[in-house]
Amino acid sequence: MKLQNLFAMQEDLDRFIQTNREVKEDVFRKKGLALLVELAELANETRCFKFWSTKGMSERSVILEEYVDSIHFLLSLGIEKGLDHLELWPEPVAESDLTELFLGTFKAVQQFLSEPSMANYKEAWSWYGGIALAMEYGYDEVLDAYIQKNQTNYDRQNKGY
Ligand SMILES: O=c1ccn([C@H]2C[C@H](O)[C@@H](COP(=O)(O)OP(=O)(O)OP(=O)(O)O)O2)c(=O)[nH]1
Repeated sequence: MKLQNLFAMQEDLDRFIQTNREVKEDVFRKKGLALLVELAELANETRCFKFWSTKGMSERSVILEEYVDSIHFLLSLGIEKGLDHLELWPEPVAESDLTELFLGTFKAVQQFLSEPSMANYKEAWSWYGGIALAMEYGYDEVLDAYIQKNQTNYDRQNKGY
């Protein structure tokens, strides 16, 4: 999937939020923590690791919204480090077990945060692609959900969230 439109939308949203909230500091590390928190929320909604429980996954739409919250922060972190020329979503990792996917994604995000290179950035995207594949989310579905949440984020700012 082409990422250029997503980067452009994210850049506009980030600029709007930072102007609106009068952000002056470097928020790379805060966005990094935000991504890890979103990833944990996503894992929690899938309940993939809850071997002690019989309750199933949350609704597909709920999980997809958590997923695109992560995509917002992943894009945003790339923009912060001037890596927004990444054109295509890198190949997803070949792993189908959600628990392994989440553990691998946490590690890849942490590696990117300690060394924000393009190679590490691509690796994080590949792990996120693996999660989408395992969840059977198509790129169009991810794109639509991203656009919808992007608009919600503007609405929230405008409402003084
Ligand atoms: O610089 C920023 C800051 C935030 N966001 C977006 C990403 C995500 O889509 C949303 C934050 O996540 P969420 O909607 O879960 O916000 P929250 O404050 O954690 O929500 P809640 O209080 O409902 O848990 O804001 C950006 O895109 N850029």
